[in-house]
Amino acid sequence: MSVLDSILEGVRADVASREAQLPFDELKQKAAKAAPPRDALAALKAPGIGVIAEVKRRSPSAGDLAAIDDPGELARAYAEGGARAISVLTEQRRFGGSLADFDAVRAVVDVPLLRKDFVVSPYQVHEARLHGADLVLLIVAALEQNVLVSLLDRVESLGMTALVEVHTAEEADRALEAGASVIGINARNLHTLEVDREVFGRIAPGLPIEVLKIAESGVRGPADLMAYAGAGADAVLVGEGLVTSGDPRSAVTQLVTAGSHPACPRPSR
Ligand SMILES: O=C(O)c1ccccc1NCC(=O)[C@H](O)[C@H](O)COP(=O)(O)O
Repeated sequence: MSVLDSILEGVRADVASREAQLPFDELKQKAAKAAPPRDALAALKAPGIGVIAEVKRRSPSAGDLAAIDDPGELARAYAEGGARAISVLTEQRRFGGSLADFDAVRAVVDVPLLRKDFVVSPYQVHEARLHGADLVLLIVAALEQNVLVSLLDRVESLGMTALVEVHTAEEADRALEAGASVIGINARNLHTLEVDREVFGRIAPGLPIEVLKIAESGVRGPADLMAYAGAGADAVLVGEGLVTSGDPRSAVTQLVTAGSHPACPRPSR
């Protein structure tokens, strides 16, 4: 079984057990009363290369990354360092995340928040909204086309923004066909878990100019951000490089400074 398939198996089991606690209809009613989502698209389109900073405890590729005692405090450091948005991993089994982490972050920052999970069911989309998400990740490789289309529609119908993640040009075509306006190109191969930063430069030129392009994975410092910017990224999504830095506030600040430096290639929008 591939890493992705084994992650998805656990996610489906966990969603089923949460749904047994809070039925879908009740969840939808509760989520409809949540405060409206922030305009994540506008935040990501601000001048310069945006930084989406991730709360990431562990990963299949690297194992334990950081003991994050207070995800809210980490998120505050990210926001104060200038992150445009914050990504919170909520998958528990392989990434050690949770909706409790998401709540802790939502309680202290006002920037748009991405629910970073393996979303396969409408239940998770309404759950994201209930917990105050503004963006929801949809991974093309994890979804049949009809499911991708219907989840994307659902995310948008709830006023949130879908970050549609791709790993290949074929997946990028599927994302476009589904109507994605924000596409994340993930440099981490889901089969080998290896990071190949060149993937972004192979896929991004094939995307329409108006699509917002996010480079995901492999940013370890300003040089990587600049390289992604040169290949056409509007923003970068960074986890490991921040949580293992020892000083996340300063690490984010360095990336944000690089992304707004006159020498940094500008987004082509
Ligand atoms: O990080 C992993 O090992 C991983 C394995 C399998 C599926 C997804 C995985 N990561 C999710 C992500 O997309 C990254 O957390 C995100 O792009 C940040 O990457 P990085 O800055 O390299 O931590």
